[in-house]
Amino acid sequence: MEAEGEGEGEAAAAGEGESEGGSSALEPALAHARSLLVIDGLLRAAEAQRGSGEDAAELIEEAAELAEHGLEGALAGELYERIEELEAAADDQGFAELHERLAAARAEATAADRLEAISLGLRAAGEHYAEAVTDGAVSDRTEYLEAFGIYEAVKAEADALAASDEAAVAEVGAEVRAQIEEAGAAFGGSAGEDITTPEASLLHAAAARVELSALSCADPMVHVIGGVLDSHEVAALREAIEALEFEDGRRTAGRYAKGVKSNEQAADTPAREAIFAKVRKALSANEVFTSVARPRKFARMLVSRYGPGMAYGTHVDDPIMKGSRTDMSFTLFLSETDSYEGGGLVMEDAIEERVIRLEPGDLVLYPTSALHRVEPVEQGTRVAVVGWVTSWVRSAERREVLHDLDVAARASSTARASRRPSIDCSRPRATSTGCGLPTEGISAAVRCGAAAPCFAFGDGYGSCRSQTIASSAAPSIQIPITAAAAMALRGRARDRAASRNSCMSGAGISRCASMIPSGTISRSSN
Ligand SMILES: O=C(O)CCC(=O)C(=O)O
Ligand SMILES: [Fe+2]
Repeated sequence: MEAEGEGEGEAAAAGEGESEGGSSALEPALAHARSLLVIDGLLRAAEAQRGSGEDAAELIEEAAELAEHGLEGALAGELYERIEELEAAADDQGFAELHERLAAARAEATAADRLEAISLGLRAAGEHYAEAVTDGAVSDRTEYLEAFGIYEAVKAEADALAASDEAAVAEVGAEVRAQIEEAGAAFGGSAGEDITTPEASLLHAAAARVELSALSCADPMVHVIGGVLDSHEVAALREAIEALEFEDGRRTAGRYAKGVKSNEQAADTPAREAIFAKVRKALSANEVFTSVARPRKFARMLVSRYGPGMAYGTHVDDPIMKGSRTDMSFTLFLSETDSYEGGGLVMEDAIEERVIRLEPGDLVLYPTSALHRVEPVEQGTRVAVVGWVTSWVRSAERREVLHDLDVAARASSTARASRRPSIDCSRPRATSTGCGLPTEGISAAVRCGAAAPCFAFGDGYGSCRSQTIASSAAPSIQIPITAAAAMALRGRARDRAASRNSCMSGAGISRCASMIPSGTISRSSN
């Protein structure tokens, strides 16, 4: 990072404890949403089996087990019992009631999770299908019914999204429904007669298309980072802030933002600068923050305070502040969440709003171009440090991929650590990539672990298959990322970029348009 007089080193590192980017465990909310779909699918399969006069006990038992182990909260027990009862019941009424219950539970998830769960459901259907069909014909009827049942559940869920009251959700739902319909050629009747195209790939292709729809315009990449400051640091900052002088926040707001901004900000004093220095230091030492933001410098920071009735309406932050480009914005929450009401930071995107209200010491980091607002504070006082980062890496997509690589590399380097020489890299060192990339973008991304080997990532990593850290003090080390992993991540970045572009120019334009609530946007210069 550029010198800020704070002694921040160059150390930056992988995001410990973060699961995004990895393919392993799903977020609990998403795993729950997927289980709801698969349970519904298994029940539909059981229903079809029973409908043809066969015993469906095995499929019902499978659904009950998934309810017990794959769902969160009280729903797990409730559904387990209700599904077990189905086994004994002779009529089909219980199935209909359960479909309804499952649909209601699914509707509680966010639209983004519902779309992602549909994609995962299609993948699960594809896997069953591959087991079920050999040489173009059904060879395992139970597997076939499972694929068919999950496919039907996924269709019902897409129908539900398409019928949403929210126009943007309904639009994506209809698009997804059409994509799912195309995979219908994989199915015939319940015994698999009349299949037009016996290909599991139809289901996987639909899954991929749904995933892309879910990504379109719908993901300002928001990172929540817990525990940036511990409770003692928070207490010290709060005390220091109490002694500051505050003035009308509109003072620093640009022409348009003045109209929607209502808060107070600490006046520029040495005491405020001392607070910023502490925040800079903590953020520069935070591995997740540096991996996500690749900070080159802090363009601006503010201490903001919202009392009752104060708010900040929908806006995007200024792309340039004090002469520096702003790539990422952050809010470091400092007030106890039960000490004020309202005051959530709301991130807006095409299909939903996320309200972010964090514990003191936690931070949210988001692209400066994202639409956001601060809800009115109804009671109490909300105090936060907000700031803007100029990143070494200008492109949000590339930053995201680099962070993914950090996460992947961390996992892989931990696994390989025992097979590699351990190197003392406790001091920042000169780096180069050995593949013609500028060192500037790299130096901020050097990571040194105690047991793990050093490695570096560059903004232009796409042009080389592996990278090398060369330094006079240590031997060269290959970056522990396989070409295949890098290709996959690159593909993901391309998909993201492509879906954004098509969204801006093509079919999804109305969805993009719906991102922009008419008449309420302002450009803020803070
Ligand atoms: O206080 C926050 O969480 C964000 C404030 C904000 O949007 C701004 O100052 O531009
Ligand atoms: Fe803002």
